[in-house]
Amino acid sequence: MSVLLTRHHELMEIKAELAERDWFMGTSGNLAIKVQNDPLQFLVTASGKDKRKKTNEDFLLVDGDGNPVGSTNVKPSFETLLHCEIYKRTDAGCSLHVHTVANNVISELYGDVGKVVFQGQELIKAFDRWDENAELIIPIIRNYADIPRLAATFASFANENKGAVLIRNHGITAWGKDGFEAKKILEACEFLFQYQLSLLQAKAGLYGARHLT
Ligand SMILES: CSCCC(=O)C(=O)COP(=O)(O)O
Ligand SMILES: [Zn+2]
Repeated sequence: MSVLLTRHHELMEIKAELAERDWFMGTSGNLAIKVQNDPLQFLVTASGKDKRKKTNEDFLLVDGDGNPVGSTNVKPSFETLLHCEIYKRTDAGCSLHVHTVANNVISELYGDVGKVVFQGQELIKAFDRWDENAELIIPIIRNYADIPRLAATFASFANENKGAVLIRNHGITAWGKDGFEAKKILEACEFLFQYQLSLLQAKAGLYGARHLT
């Protein structure tokens, strides 16, 4: 099988798994996987589609500037430039962007400080943070409507081969060396966000209960 077909199949499977988690609400989300370096080419989801559905035109091949390679009936994701930044600046092979309620609420809660920090959580090992006192810092950037501006802001945080950036009240983009790793990073982030929200809720409940008695 050609590299293109192999990567296409890989991305199709990741898309199906994320769809099963219901992480593509309201046509949100976009996924990309690198096919080759030099010149850079990667597959990216077509814009504006319901990513829960499987069609013959779910992905298209784009170049390092995010322009389609060859003729196609579909448009690349509106946010393709963010994926371009990842592949230009790192050795990542796959990048995934989803909007979830948990990632949006976390981005709003911690947006003013520009980051959310996790420590003492087993799942930060997904980012290769093995030390007992290690911290995981996930940057939170402003959701510029102008995509080149959003991509330029995002670019300054795309400097490791695996990572994640929250876009405030928008979603998360996570990446890794291949599809397996990018999905692992994304899932670990979503776990940590849900944990943090549950913890804050539990603490608020305890505080409220103490004031009732
Ligand atoms: C309706 S979601 C707004 C656009 C967005 O943030 C997104 O993730 C999906 O855009 P795409 O062009 O990739 O379909
Ligand atoms: Zn988005």
